[in-house]
Amino acid sequence: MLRWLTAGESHGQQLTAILEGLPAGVQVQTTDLDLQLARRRLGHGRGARMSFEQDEVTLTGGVRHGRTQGGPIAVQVGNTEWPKWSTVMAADPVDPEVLAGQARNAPLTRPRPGHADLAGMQKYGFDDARPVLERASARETAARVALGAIAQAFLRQVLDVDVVSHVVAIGPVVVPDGVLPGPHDNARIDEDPVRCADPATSARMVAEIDDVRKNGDTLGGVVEVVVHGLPPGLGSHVHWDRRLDSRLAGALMGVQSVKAVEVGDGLETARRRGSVAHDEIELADSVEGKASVQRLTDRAGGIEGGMTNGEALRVRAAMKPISTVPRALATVDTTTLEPAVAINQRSDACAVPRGSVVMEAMVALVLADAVLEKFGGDSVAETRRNVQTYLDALPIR
Ligand SMILES: Cc1cc2nc3c(=O)[nH]c(=O)nc-3n(C[C@H](O)[C@H](O)[C@H](O)COP(=O)(O)O)c2cc1C
Ligand SMILES: C=C(O[C@@H]1CC(C(=O)O)=C[C@@H](OP(=O)(O)O)[C@H]1O)C(=O)O
Repeated sequence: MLRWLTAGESHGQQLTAILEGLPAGVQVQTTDLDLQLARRRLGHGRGARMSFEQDEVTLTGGVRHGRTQGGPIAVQVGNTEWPKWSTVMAADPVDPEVLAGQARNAPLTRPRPGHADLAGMQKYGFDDARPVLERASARETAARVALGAIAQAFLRQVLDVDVVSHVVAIGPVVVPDGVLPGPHDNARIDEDPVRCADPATSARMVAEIDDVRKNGDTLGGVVEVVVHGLPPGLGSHVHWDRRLDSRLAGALMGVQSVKAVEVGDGLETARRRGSVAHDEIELADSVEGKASVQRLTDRAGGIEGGMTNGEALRVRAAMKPISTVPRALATVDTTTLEPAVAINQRSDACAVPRGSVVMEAMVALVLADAVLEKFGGDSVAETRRNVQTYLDALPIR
């Protein structure tokens, strides 16, 4: 079983992440994490902070000379914003007079509709939204992406699978049906300003973002994660919490701003008749002397009965528009109890392109967990052997 945890605030000293349960021998180094974190900072519509902040990554446990050792893996992602916040976000008590002189410490009492501010203040008994927004902030996703990079290395090394993502909708602009990235397509898609695999749609998405920016507004959208090369049989039909679709949905829904998750054709499938909703099965060319089957379509997104079926895995996550809307929304000042306009600091106008990198990380972590559950192993070599034994024993490939 793979477990992961993150800690740290948006303007705190650093984010901390721990990944426990990965076998020994996974080849991974700091540059692998740097690469994924750099991808998370890109995309048309990103806020100012993304252009000047660097993610300072350090592997502080569980990895030696570029290989995991079998123990918990610890990662630090330093916030380069920290020097500006070291008093306001200090862990230890600060002289009230010093704090009073810090403009950044002024209580935030105009909660943003759509952000965690008001519900968090009520729940935790704060009269200032600062402690809520510091942890609700999607800054935390940097820690998950760092762990996702390690999970991706594991998946590549045991199964040669590659986790790819692309943006399929920004606001009302949607890619045409049938746009599907192939294995190893991330490098190409990263070149696109909105991580869209279809250039004509991408240009319209960029224009849509420019338009909302001009009008002091924000946008959401939909991303799709595609995984090629998974064997059949990850996850299980036998219990709700063993279903891979349930685990993927929980993980994606756990990303800030995600309001819906679809597996395969998802909602569209619900509108179809059964005769055109499923993926018919046919015999294919034999593989290594064994009978082999393939599906004519992949409407199910590679999951049937909560298990991978050997086709490409496809899951989508819908992100709501950013709630820090420059054309600020109506709220109530929690101190004066007067009508007010919501807090409106710098913010992303559209975080969907960089959100797609976060979704890849979540999918990779869930899949790495499912691979370990099915195949086990205390070293990569052992997991690989177990995978091969399983594949060799399958009566139909
Ligand atoms: C990658 C990413 C970047 C985000 N950037 C911002 C942002 O700059 N401003 C903002 O108000 N919300 C941003 N959000 C969304 C908020 O974090 C989120 O709406 C908030 O935590 C409340 O959670 P909820 O939307 O799931 O209800 C971002 C989300 C993601 C995934
Ligand atoms: C810092 C990140 O994203 C932040 C997520 C975020 C939010 O409310 O979720 C609000 C913004 O923070 P700030 O107000 O400090 O600019 C984003 O920049 C990041 O992704 O690394």
